[in-house]
Amino acid sequence: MKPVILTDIEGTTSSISFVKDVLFPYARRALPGFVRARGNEPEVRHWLDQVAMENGGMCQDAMVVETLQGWIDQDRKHTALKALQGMVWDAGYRSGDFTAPVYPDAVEALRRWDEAGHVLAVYSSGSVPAQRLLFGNSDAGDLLPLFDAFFDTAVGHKREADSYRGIARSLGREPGEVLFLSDVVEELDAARDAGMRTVLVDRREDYPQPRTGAATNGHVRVERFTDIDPAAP
Ligand SMILES: CSCCC(=O)C(=O)COP(=O)(O)O
Ligand SMILES: [Mg+2]
Repeated sequence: MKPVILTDIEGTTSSISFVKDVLFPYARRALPGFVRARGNEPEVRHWLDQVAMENGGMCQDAMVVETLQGWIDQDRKHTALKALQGMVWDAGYRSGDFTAPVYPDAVEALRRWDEAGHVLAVYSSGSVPAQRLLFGNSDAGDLLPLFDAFFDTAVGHKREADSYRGIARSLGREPGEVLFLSDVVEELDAARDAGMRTVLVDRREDYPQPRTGAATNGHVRVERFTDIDPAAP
């Protein structure tokens, strides 16, 4: 059976600057209005209450919004923040405020692997709805049909081996039948600990200082998807 290809998004299929300079500032700006307009909807209130509880039971939405904006500035990968960001970005994509850049080499390779019969899946800290929005509104068109499965931090955090074991189980595969692509060595370490094969995607646009030698921690390193051979041992 052909290996499953499991990919990260930020720094891997898409640029870090799109996430940091477009998506995060958009969410930061839109959050206060979003919470005022939709804060009483159960799926929004659920996450706002979770943030409030984790911060000593703060009661005003304005304080929750400030906390969330602080987390955006710190790039916290908190599940509540990621869920709310996904809902805010939905409006941005719908209104055509932005489309999502996906690196052309990633689009080319993903299309080729899909045609060759590989199962393609995504694992990102961004919520599954946010992942679907990004690939559904890419600047290369709707890439959603290429993917068979999406995973976010509901399966666990990306630096924990158990998350990757859970993903392999959900896919009905042994971890050794999954190839994980990411720009973050610690994520690759966790996937390798779980038994997955790994590739470090080390893009010059995102990482001007190449990570070579010991910095790769033994992971296969490429600068673009078109250099990845899923069949290589
Ligand atoms: C999925 S869209 C926004 C990306 C995001 O919020 C994020 O935290 C990306 O993290 P990744 O795990 O893809 O590096
Ligand atoms: Mg990443």
